[in-house]
Amino acid sequence: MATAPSAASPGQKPISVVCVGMAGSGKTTFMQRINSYLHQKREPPYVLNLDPAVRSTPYESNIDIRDSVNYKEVMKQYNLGPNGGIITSLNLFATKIDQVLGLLEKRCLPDASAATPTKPPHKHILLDTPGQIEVFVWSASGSILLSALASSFPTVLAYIIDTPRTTSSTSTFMSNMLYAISIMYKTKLPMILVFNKTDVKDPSESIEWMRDFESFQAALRREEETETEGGAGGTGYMSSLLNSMSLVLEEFYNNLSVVGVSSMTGDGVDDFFAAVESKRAEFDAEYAPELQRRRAEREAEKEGNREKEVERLMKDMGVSEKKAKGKPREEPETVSEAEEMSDDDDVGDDSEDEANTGRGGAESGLKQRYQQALQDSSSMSAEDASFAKYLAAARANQS
Ligand SMILES: Nc1nc2c(ncn2[C@@H]2O[C@H](COP(=O)(O)OP(=O)(O)OP(=O)(O)O)[C@@H](O)[C@H]2O)c(=O)[nH]1
Repeated sequence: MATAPSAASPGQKPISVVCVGMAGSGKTTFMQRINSYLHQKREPPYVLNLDPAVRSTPYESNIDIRDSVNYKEVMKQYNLGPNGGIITSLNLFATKIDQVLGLLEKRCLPDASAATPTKPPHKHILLDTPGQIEVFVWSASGSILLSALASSFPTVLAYIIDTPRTTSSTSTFMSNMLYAISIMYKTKLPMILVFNKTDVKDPSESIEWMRDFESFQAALRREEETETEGGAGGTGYMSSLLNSMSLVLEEFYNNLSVVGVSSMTGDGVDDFFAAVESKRAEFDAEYAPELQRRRAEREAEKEGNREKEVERLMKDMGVSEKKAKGKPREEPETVSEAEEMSDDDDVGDDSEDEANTGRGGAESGLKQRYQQALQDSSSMSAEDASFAKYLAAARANQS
């Protein structure tokens, strides 16, 4: 028997639940149900609506994409159709991701300045997404929003399935599973399959198809028989493809949590939150270290590039200096040229004395001057600061 969401432990981050699913699967109704469920438990969630095209939502959002982007105006201004309008609205919203994350962290994370660890003000962050699932999942802005969210909070996907439509045939069931698999591998986030509308159709047959491929193959055979009798089942290559897929997908099914829910009656919502908690543990154990590894890799790459750039800069300076020194001395043709050349020689000698002669000396002198200039500058930018850090590290390595 599943348990209701437990009280948040001090210092624990809230978990974000992103609802995705095909148009009409019941995402918005599901959002409304889980939102009111959490309110009843006195654990009000922080709610975000990322669907710019929705007319009205049956729940109140803390952050709503429609407050910052006018979907209709975007369509008109850029001469776009409905999907282009949604993508562009998401792109515009993604440009504000820093502010959104800042707000989320401020509102949802435990108070870091408190002497003793405090409970987070919200235990859940709920996100509703556009019905055009591909627009959200396969767009650059969708990826930016999801990965930014997952870098700050444990994040799980709730893939909402329209049970009455999915369980009617093996091919519809399989295409829905393939959709779910592609989203899971694209986002690399833990996923819960939510068989919605259980008040209309019991999902146990579909769940059985996932747990036992033989029952799926038996259903396939039954469909083949009805096809030969004039039914709508699959035959030929389609049938053998579905057969093979059921074997291949076993591994994928094993990684999923599956729950049946009725957003209308509220049945199964307890099970859903129990699954969310188990996915939180999975996120912490598997996804968070992977994210950390990817972030460290990116940082190391950036650091490598920065060092290479500075090295190149130093080399260029050294080379140009060498070139200038190695240039064959030309004979003056006029008196004024001779005067100029002797002046140049004087300057060169002075600067060489100053820099303590030799290429290494010139380089360290240059670094010292950079450093001095950076120290003198009262308003040092982040880039300056990182260059100063580089110089300090370079000096430490030299000594
Ligand atoms: N019987 C029943 N109907 C449901 C349930 N959940 C949603 N519906 C109905 O399914 C239809 C679609 O629900 P929505 O919540 O608008 O679906 P959506 O996925 O948000 O739709 P888009 O915004 O178009 O993507 C509505 O008529 C809902 O009343 C459920 O659990 N049981």
